This record gives sequence, C-alpha cells and structure tokens, in this order.
Amino acid sequence: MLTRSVFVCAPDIFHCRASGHAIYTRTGVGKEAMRYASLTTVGLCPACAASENDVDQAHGPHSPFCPSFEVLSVAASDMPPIKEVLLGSMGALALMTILSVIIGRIFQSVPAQFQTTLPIGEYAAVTLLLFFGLKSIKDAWDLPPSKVKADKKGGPELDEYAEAEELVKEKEWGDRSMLATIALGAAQSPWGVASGAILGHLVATSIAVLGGAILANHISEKLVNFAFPCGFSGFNLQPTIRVCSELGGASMAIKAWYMDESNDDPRLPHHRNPKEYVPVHTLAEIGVLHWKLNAKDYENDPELRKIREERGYNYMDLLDLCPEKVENYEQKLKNFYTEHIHADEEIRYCLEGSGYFDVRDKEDRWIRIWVKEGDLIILPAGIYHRFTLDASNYVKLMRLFKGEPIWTPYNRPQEDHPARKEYIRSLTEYMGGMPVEAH
Ligand SMILES: CSCCC(=O)C(=O)O
Ligand SMILES: [Fe+2]
Ligand code: NI
Repeated sequence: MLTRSVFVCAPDIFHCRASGHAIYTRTGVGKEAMRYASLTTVGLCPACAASENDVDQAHGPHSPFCPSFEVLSVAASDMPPIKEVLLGSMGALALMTILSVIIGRIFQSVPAQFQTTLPIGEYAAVTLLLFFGLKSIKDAWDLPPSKVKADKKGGPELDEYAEAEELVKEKEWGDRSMLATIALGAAQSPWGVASGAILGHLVATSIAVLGGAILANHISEKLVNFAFPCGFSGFNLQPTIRVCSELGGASMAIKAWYMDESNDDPRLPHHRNPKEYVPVHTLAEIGVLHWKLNAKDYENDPELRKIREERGYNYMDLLDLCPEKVENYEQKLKNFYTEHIHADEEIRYCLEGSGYFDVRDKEDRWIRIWVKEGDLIILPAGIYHRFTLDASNYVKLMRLFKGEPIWTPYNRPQEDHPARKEYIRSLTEYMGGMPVEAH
C-alpha cells in the first residue's frame, strides 16, 4: 500500500464528517499553523476528502503545547507533498518552542527575591527533565512485546487508524519535549534551548516524515521511547550539562561557586555562565571548614558544644545584621565586603537568614560560599575574604572565638603579615592537619 506519514496528536482525534472514521491531525497554534501542517484534509478522512479545506468546525482550540509527532499511514494520493509537510510542521514546532522558552523565562524571572534565594525554575527544570526522561524509559520498559506490530500487508485502513488512536492515547512525547523545553528555558540560556530544541525537532520531524511509513508500523516504538530521553538531551547537550551541574549543586551540603567578574549588586549570586560549583573538598584544601548543625536548638545542641570544646571556642556573641540593631549598619557592611584577612580564624554560625562569604582560592579566584541557617563555617587565619548579605537582606550570625575576641581586619594587600605568610605556607604544605569530622 502506498503510504505517507501524517503527524497526529492525541487531543486532535476527531471523526470524518462523511464516513465517521477517526481522523488524526497535526496540531499547531491557530489555523495558519494547522494549515501549514498539511491539514488540507482535516474534517474528512482521506477516503472522503473530495471537498477540500472544510477544516475548522470540528476543531476546538488548540493546545499550544502539543507538538506530538506520532505518525500514521494515510493514502498518499490525498496528502500534500513531503516538503510542505516538513516545512509546515517545522514552522509550528519552532513557534511552539519559542513560546515554550518564553514561558520558561517568565516563569523564572517573576520574583527576583525567589530567584536568588530559591532557584525554583532550576529545580523545576531538573525535576521535569528527570520525570519525563524516566517516564519515557519506563513506558518503553512496560510496553509488551506483543504491541510491536507485525508487518501488515495493506489491511483495512480503519484498523490502522484504530491502532494509531490507541498508540496516540498512550504516548505524548511531543508534549513531554515541550515541557522539558519550558523547564530548560527557565533554567538555561533561552537561545541555546530554543535552537537546540528546534534542531532536535527538525531532525525528529525529518525522520518521522521520511521514515513515517516504517514508524507507522511502530516496529521500533520501544526503541523510540528509549531514544527520546537520550535524543532530547543530545540535542540540548549544553543545557543538559548545565542541568546536571545544577543537580550537583542542589545536592551539595553547602553551596559554593566560582564568581563571575561583573560589578553588579554584590547581593546577587554572581554565578559564572555556565555555573561552576565548588565541592567541599576544594574548600577544605584552602582551609575552609564547614558543619551543618541544628540552628533551631543552638542553645542545647550537643554537636555545637562538642565543636566549641574541642576547638576551644570559649567566646560567643550574636550578630543580628539589620539596620535597627546594628550601629553604623551601612559602614559595617562596607567594611565586611572589603577584602581582608585576620590574625585568627573567623568562625561564623548562621542561625537565621543567609549571606555570602567570599574567599580567594589558590589561584586568587573568588569562591562564593552561601551560608544559610545551620551552616557553621571556619575561615582560616590569613585567608583573603569578605562578606555580604544576599537578596534576603538578613542574617543572624553567631560569632565564636578562642580567648579574647579580636576582630581586627587587615585589608589587602597583606603579603607580609605573619598570618598571611603562615597561611600561604600551610597551603603549599600537606594539608594533613584538617580535622576529619568537618563536612
Ligand atoms: C558578618 S561576619 C563576616 C564579616 C567578616 O569578615 C568579619 O567580621 O571579619
Ligand atoms: Fe573577616
Ligand atoms: Ni553532621
């Protein structure tokens, strides 16, 4: 039987007004896209498509997120040329992809406050990608071998439609790819995502159109389901790498990253593009130690007591960093953000709110350490550092000290300061003295 593929989409199954046969259409945004998407025969099944372009009555509003590229065999004589099909569907897909990316951006950029303290868009991206990727694999896994259709020689068309209908109901991987696009658009560079997704669709569409007849017999449905997560990720390699790095970041005990070079507001995160997280062992290598404690019960916390006893931190005070409680608030913040060292360790335990401790690494790059409730960090004597509030604009810190507290900052440059020299020496030596319980 002569066949050519048509794109179909789950919500767009309706019935031939003449014969009552199920008809599958390619969705688009609005009539134009639909028409381009080769739907001259919509409204009538190919067999009854004597009259043309009776398109719209049967068709409700389109979902803009429905670029499914399921494939169905239809008698070729009733179909427009392949070039039109390809161009039309690509146009619709490109439009939907761009829309998705825009939606993703809006989703991300809503409240600046959330964006910096809680990267919702990025977590959502990771979650969605994981979810759809895994679901696709699971679907493939669950698909019984009997569903893999045996080659059928020109059976009645009605059967093929019915079978395709079943297939369509079962899977909506186009929708999945759109959701993933929205999510990636939220988390990543919009141009990269848009071009990656469009390229991905172009290749998938070409394969679908050209190999439509083969796919229509869904010999490789199982394969397609396995291939989807890989393929989509492949075409979005860069964003995927970023999402993986985001996953890494989300799972970190304490978040730290290399800073960009921009002079924007210090209270913004100042991530590099792409983000570069710094693992705790790298922090440990430059002598920065970290513990996660229960800040809610800091007065009775046995873990805190143990650290204080072991390290001799007999002095303690609380610093509530807000304009009402701190004298010379603005000036103090300015001083905190001026690069400096101390002759002693700087020990800070975050009880509420959050803020950024920036420290220089061995190559003199800034590492930004995001300290939140429950984070206790120790900066070694002699390390260049500074502190700023983040977008939440509030932090309550416990300050600890061995003996009488001395907070004197020595602003950079301090290459001849004994504490600096000692610190440099300790960096070049084996850092074996690190307490192992720090994490
Ligand atoms: C607000 S505590 C951190 C600021 C700092 O580096 C310091 O106090 O020396
Ligand atoms: Fe300091
Ligand atoms: Ni612990």
